[in-house]
Amino acid sequence: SKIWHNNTTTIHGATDYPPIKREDILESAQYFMGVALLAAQRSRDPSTQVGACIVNEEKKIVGVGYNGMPNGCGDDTLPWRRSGDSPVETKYFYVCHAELNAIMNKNSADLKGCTIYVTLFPCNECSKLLIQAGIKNVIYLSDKYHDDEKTVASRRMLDLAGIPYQNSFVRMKAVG
Ligand SMILES: O=c1[nH]c(=O)n([C@H]2C[C@H](O)[C@@H](COP(=O)(O)O)O2)cc1CO
Ligand SMILES: [Zn+2]
Repeated sequence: SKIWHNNTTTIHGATDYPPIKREDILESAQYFMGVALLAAQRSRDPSTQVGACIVNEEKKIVGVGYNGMPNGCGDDTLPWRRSGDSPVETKYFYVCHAELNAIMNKNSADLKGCTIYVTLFPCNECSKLLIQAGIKNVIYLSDKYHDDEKTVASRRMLDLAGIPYQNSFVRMKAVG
């Protein structure tokens, strides 16, 4: 091709030869979790910012999301509190989880066979969505609610559905 047309010209017009291939590129698992972490930084939740990045079997990003209030509801109108006199006055009745937003933002026809990179282990409601969407693999970062009942139920469903979940640190070492 034109890039290696002769021995002296590279794509940038430099004269290095033989061509030098960069070996220190970002590993794909770190890249996708990096996208999830960047998305999480868009969250207005004062206590826990979550990001999710859905990747198809061709390793193309097909959806990204972070936790936030529903569209048109205004980030400053609904409560961001964790506790209150009534659950109606806490964020939990309103906030859309990162996984939900990543699924709803998808730019492909479906998510069958996809992997989700998510910065926090999915809750039970999100795992239902992931299962029904056809997502086949979960890579997570934090597991800070590991012993919560919702997380126990979440693992139970993922196990039954045959969807493996792996901490991204392990994956980066094992798979790259
Ligand atoms: O799967 C999840 N995805 C997700 O986006 N979240 C969001 C909902 C809340 O905005 C926040 C959790 O808040 P907190 O850690 O203060 O309880 O994280 C929480 C979970 C699981 O807990
Ligand atoms: Zn959730």
